[in-house]
Amino acid sequence: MDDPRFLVLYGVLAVIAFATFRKALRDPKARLISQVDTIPIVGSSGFLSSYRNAFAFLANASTLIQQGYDEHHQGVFRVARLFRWEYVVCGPKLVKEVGAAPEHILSFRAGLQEIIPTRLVIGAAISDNPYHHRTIRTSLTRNLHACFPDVRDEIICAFNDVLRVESSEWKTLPVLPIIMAVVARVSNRIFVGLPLCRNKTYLQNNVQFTLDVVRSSQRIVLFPKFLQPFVASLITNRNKSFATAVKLLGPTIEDRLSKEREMGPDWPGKPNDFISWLLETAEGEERTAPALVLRILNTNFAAIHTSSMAFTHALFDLATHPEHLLPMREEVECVVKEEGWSKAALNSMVKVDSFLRLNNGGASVMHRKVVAKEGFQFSDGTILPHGALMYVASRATHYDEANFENPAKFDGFRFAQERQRRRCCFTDVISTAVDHLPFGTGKHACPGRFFAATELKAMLAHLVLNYDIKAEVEGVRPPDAVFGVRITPNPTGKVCFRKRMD
Ligand code: HEM
Repeated sequence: MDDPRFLVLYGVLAVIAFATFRKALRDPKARLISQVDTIPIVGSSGFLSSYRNAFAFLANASTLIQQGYDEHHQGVFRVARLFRWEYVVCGPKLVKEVGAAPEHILSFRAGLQEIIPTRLVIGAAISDNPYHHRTIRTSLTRNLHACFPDVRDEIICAFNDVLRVESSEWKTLPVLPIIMAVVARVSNRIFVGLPLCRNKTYLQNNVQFTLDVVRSSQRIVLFPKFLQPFVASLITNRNKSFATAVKLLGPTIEDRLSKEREMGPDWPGKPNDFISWLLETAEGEERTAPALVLRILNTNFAAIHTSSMAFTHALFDLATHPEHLLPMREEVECVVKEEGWSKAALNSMVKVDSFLRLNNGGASVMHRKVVAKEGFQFSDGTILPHGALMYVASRATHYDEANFENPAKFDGFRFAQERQRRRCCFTDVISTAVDHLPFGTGKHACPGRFFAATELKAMLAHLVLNYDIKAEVEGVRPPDAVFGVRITPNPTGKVCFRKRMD
């Protein structure tokens, strides 16, 4: 054993084993498809350095993806992760192809499992039968006009309760927890109605569940697939959150089910809320209180996380660029004077709309897994193998000079000005164009975006009308929190509020 030749031999064997292991981990199927080798690698491709790169990706994904976008802005490149390559898609033509691909070729559901393992952190029923997406797309969206007075009422009460700003004194408050509390409350006014939407334990449980899903997903996906169920069983609080939700929401749903059994589906006095809309579409074993509670818990996750992140980004932007406040206040005053508070009136608030645009800070969007056995071929000839995970470089697209003039300069009203210039063919906050990707584009573009836009625009309009807002330190925006492709607003960042002074 002391013979140095053995050391060399073991060294060589270790290197071969590692190389084989690496190939098996990163390219289980790609070995058969030599075309993958022609897809450019961004970042290190070296033997050990690619692993260093995979760790560094957790902190610098955005920079690496931006570098890839600059080099291949109309194509596909790949980045090394610990157990696989990931493929990043750039440019309008290819992004459109991702958005248009059917589920049996590029799977949204399988792609989602790679970033949020829904089966483990929420429940298999949700990923196997996502019928509630239809309820969100149709009933929730159709009822936005009718439900707007409730949304508005809840926004007023919720901000009064969480801000507790009554005087001309500035009050410095942490933004993200406040906004999560408001979004949870306003969303639940439509999901489950009064009085539950104001129950502190119920709301706290939904917020905690949301945070838990995001945090535990981030950790679980770092492990190989076979270990993920075990890791999930150690770190998620799913069962506790579910039990609390069943305790608090279960009786309301039982009551609805029993009224429906007694008086039929259109019983007099039936509330116009998400529970009723779900009951119109739920079938078989989904028509039980626990199954419906899980749907609503999951819808809370979909709504609270994304909307709170987007609005917190917007509030940090507003506090850092307070010159946007007065023009928005004037706009809201003018619109409300002419049209009152309504969903339609929000359409006339173009500055408010513009200010909320592009507030999806993530580096990537539209995660898809190739599920077609033969792989997926783009029109430029690039072939991704079966099992490959791909996504679109959203942040780089939003900062592309070809799409937006002077993109690095913060201009909250750039889209309002464009709207005025073009008069027609303008896009607004809910647009799902290939160069405007906060909600994705194509077949799986977010079905909750109409609700989200209504809620967030009404919230921003309310704040600028009633409060003065400034940064804790003038001109300083709390730094974003970065974890891989996720870029979320600073969780402890603060902003100062006071009652409007003029
Ligand atoms: C600002 C807030 C929001 C943002 C930025 C956002 C963003 C997104 C994105 C990027 C996707 C994936 C698109 C794709 O992969 O092609 C998505 C999907 C989805 N979102 Fe949202 N979302 C928001 C609010 C909401 C709300 C409020 C709800 C529910 C009420 C919701 C429910 C969903 C659902 C169910 C899907 C899956 C769609 C499908 O399977 O086809 N989202 N969202």
